[in-house]
Amino acid sequence: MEFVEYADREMMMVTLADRLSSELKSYLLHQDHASLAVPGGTTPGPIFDTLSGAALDWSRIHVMLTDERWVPEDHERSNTRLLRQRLLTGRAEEAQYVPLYEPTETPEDAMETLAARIGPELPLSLLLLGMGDDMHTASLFPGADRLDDALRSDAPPVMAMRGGGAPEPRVTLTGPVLRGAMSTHVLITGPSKREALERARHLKPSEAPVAAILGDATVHWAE
Ligand SMILES: O=C(O)[C@H](O)[C@@H](O)[C@H](O)[C@H](O)COP(=O)(O)O
Repeated sequence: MEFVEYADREMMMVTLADRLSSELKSYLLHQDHASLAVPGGTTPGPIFDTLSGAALDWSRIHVMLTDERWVPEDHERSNTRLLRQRLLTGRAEEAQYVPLYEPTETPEDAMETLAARIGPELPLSLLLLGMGDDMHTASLFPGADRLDDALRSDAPPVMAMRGGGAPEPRVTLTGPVLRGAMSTHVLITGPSKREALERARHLKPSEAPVAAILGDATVHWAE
């Protein structure tokens, strides 16, 4: 794991957005398209604001979420809504969006469709993840109903996930997909997430799911 500490959040957001943008650019020099997976939640908005204006061939970039809350796209807790407002806009409007949501009653009803969509995007070219104080990443929550299955090396690419403190049913990319990304960055802010990260480094993924992906990740932190 590499740990990068920034003087402040604003500096971190701009610097990391630039880094993601140059990784995408290099990737596209040698590949037809790049797959970019990003988290929802409250932290990454400012990165999306900068990244969406990057001078990239967005038509060759496939964008998807690392996890989604099972709520309609216009719901205030929808990660898709956040992406449409802050990332898939400006220059990035040209990107191909790969939705991790279908308007079915339960996520289980859509699993086959979502897996068929995500399969061709693997391995992910670039993965950005968030983390919660409870050491969850994507929607791999400690104590969630299918956590152990989702961490197995033979897990399907996408799984429904419930419990472990998540207020609504979720769908998440699984352990092998996250671990298989060509490049992984984790974005965290504040003292409690830094402490949680330190704790996670000494725990098993079944207790601290973020531990499953830390090995090859670069963690970016600002107070
Ligand atoms: O839908 C989600 O909630 C996310 O994708 C999730 O994995 C997020 O990255 C962490 O919960 C951190 O969330 P915050 O950035 O809001 O602290």
